[in-house]
Amino acid sequence: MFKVLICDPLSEEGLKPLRENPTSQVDVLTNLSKEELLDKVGNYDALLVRSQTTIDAAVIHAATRLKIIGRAGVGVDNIDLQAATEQGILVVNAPDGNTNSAAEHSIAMLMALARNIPQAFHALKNKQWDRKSFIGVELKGKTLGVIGLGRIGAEVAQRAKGQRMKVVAYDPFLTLEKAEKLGVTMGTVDEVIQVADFITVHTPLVKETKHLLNRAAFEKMKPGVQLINCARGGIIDEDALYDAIQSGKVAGVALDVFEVEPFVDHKLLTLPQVIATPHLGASTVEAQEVVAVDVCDDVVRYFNGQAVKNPVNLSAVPKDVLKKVEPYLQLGEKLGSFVQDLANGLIEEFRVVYSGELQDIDVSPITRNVLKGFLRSRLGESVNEVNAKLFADRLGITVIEQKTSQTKGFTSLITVEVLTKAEMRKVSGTLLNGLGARIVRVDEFIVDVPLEAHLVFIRHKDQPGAIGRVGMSLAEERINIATMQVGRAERGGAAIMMLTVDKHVKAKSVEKLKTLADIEDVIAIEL
Ligand SMILES: NC(=O)c1ccc[n+]([C@@H]2O[C@H](COP(=O)([O-])OP(=O)(O)OC[C@H]3O[C@@H](n4cnc5c(N)ncnc54)[C@H](O)[C@@H]3O)[C@@H](O)[C@H]2O)c1
Ligand SMILES: O=C(O)CC[C@@H](O)C(=O)O
Repeated sequence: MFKVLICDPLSEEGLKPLRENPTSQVDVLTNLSKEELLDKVGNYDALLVRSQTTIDAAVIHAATRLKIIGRAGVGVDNIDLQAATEQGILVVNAPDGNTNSAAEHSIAMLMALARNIPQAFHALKNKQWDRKSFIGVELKGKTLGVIGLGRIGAEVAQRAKGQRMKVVAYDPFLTLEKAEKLGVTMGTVDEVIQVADFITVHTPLVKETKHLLNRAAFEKMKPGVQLINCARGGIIDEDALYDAIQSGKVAGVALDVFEVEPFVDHKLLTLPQVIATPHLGASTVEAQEVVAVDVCDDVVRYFNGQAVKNPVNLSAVPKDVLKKVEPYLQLGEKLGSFVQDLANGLIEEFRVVYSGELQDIDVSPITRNVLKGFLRSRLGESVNEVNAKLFADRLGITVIEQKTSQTKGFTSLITVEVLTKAEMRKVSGTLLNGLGARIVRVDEFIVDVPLEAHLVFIRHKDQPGAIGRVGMSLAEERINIATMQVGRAERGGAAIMMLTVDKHVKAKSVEKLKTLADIEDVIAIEL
């Protein structure tokens, strides 16, 4: 049973995937104060929010059993992603569900702005039949500058072309191919704001976009320019905007989002040139249903052990690729755990080499699992696939993912190599048809060992009696050997034994084995 806390109002229809799931318990507690949230969040495995609730580091630290945060919408700027990732909490969002609604809202704002509709309506409500104060401008033939040509920006651009506007856009991450497909002229941010009669922003709020439209930018704009922000408060510098309106440089502004939300009083709303809505871009029946379904679906998938569709703090992997890598996830984790038990000393480099059928696909989920297995043995259960790479970075471990065509006769092969100051250790594993996961190589020795829970790895001299002495010693400890593999580099030289045993081999038994003649090293491995 997993417990889900829903902190912001979500569409009841959209909650069906969770409500109908027999293993989930859903508590809807909207309007919690920060203190109440801090107090309650520790009881939940999943947390669902829209944009109102701020999930900062304090909330994340209090969320001791939280595994997943679902953001029913696009922007995740109300979630401390760094803190979530560090704590191994997966964050998912619903990036597609409200695109159309937000684009329609942006166009509604553009038209309302051009024709002073809210101001005229307000005057009428105040019993003023005033026609001359509200003369607008046509959109046809005007230039719309779109900053951020992603999902919503692209939809807005298409619709603006329907209004017979010219569209110029700035998006440093857009491929020329996509821009051409959209039939939009691309330019630098300066080129766009210098020629635009209307400017609409559709970027996320990140370091690079914070106050992207600032005092310096306003100076470059055409006199009488009009602006729309249905993306995020803070992309436009509100103080600079206020002054630019007062000076007459900016003729009108439509805002759906603000630097601080919610608010009751805002100095921009004292200006007649400003029209606004209280963050309504995604507020349609349709969008709310889809975003709720999408995040709830991902939460259910997560607790069913399936890959989520919209991860934010993990790279997304297409479904067909995931199907291919899924069988290798556990093998990867066990190989990571195995090599950790082998390797001594400070880790310098961690290399995972893939071959065979894994050579041509995105294997990043497997690498994350290998790292998780490796670091868990060192750092404990708090390491998972979400934060493993972060922990590796912090420890100064260089993680290298490599592909090779050398399959050594296997359909697929994963080799984990760990380079420490003292040595290089490596282990290879594969999935054998019908036989499951096997270790097929340890250092330079070829073996064929099932990935059982309790393993013993022994380095010894290839001398008569060594194997017997090990068997006797373990028998004295009442440890039953299930399988044994031996291998040697050359007759009478270095050799290994790989044992699978029926119970954990304690440190004192390991020490006893080390005292036997011809035994050089003994490592008990728990997978
Ligand atoms: N008002 C609302 O209710 C509402 C609803 C939905 C989305 N949004 C917001 O709208 C924005 C856009 O959402 P989306 O779904 O289109 O996102 P998206 O990720 O599809 O598009 C964002 C685009 O911005 C571009 N971009 C990133 N950094 C940039 C920069 N420095 N300069 C210019 N472009 C840059 C990206 O390349 C991308 O193409 C987000 O901020 C989102 O939170 C608001
Ligand atoms: O929760 C909302 O209604 C706002 C959503 C919107 O800002 C988003 O980024 O998806």
